[in-house]
Amino acid sequence: MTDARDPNSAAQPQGHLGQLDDLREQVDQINLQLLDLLSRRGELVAEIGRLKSSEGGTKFYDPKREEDQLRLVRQANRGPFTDAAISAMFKEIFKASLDLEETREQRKLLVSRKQKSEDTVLTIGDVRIGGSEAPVLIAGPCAIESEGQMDQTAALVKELGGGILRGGAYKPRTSPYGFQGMGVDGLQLGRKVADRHGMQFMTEVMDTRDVEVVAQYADILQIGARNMHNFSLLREVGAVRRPVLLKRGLSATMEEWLYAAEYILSGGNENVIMCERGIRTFEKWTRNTLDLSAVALIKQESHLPVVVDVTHAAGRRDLLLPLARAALAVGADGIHVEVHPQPATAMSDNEQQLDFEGFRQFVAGLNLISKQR
Ligand SMILES: O=C(O)C(=O)C[C@]1(C(=O)O)C=C[C@@H](O)C=C1
Repeated sequence: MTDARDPNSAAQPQGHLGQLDDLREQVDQINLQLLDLLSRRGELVAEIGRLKSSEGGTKFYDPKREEDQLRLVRQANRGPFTDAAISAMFKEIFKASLDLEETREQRKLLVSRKQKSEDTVLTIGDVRIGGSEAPVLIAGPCAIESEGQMDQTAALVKELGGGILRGGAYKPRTSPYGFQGMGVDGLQLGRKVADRHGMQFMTEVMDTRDVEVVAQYADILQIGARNMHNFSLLREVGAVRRPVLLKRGLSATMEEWLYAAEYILSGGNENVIMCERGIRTFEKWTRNTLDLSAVALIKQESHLPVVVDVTHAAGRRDLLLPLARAALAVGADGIHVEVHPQPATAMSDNEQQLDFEGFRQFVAGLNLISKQR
């Protein structure tokens, strides 16, 4: 409140205002100097990032280096800011600098959204997967065992809205004495049955020497979890033009998984579907732990479609439906599930495949898929 009778009362705020303007002017100048310094620092950090990636590194975060720098600035700190306040400001600077280094690196990756912002939508025969397309259902037995088994399964999967029939002809088994798959005979069977029912056929390829023959019979080549780090195989499927479903490795980080996909894209094959299938954790009540955050995060980081293999994620039938629902809720572009006419007598994975009744209930519970397709 000003008092008109007091000669100072009107002048005083004006004097303060003048002082305030002056101080703010100085602060503005310092802001510009700080900005200039921050920009120069950013350029140096970007150079550090370039050096690190030219040496083949992908890890830019260096906590020890950050701690060393914090120690130096705390020692030099004369106030008025507390050491804690100064540390917090510098930590923000490190964080932004790290983003700068990582963004630069990721911008180079073909799998990255920073490279291609719109969703990749794959067209495989009459099936479309990714983007705003309805979620797809990929289903079939673990291993191809006979024409009858494949035919009955295909008929049911198709009836319930699934467009992709899966079935293994080459099986990666823990024991070398376990059933290893029917090989080329299995591939021929899978192709024949898929054609009979107007479906796409997906099967696993485990060996670089088999890529050509598998690509001859299958519409989608699957790279299994155990082979996600098989870089020769990734390069080989990068050289064919068939879509590839790339499962996440048992203990692979999301970054490693994306780099595995990058191997395929960099070979010229852009048709990659990422498949989360659970990762190995300390938990014993499920076979693996389904990492739903990976589904959401990979879709954020990458333009590629992501599907979820609920069968291997849980390793138990009672969890298939809730996990599949959760996967769709976080944005999965499809569900992969194993179904067999007589799971109890299946040549592999008999603990976790659904029987026909179970599969009907599963699809009915999912609802979404048959409704939206
Ligand atoms: O010196 C490095 O190695 C950097 O990457 C730069 C920098 C920084 O901003 O100072 C950035 C991130 C790291 O965690 C550590 C330090």
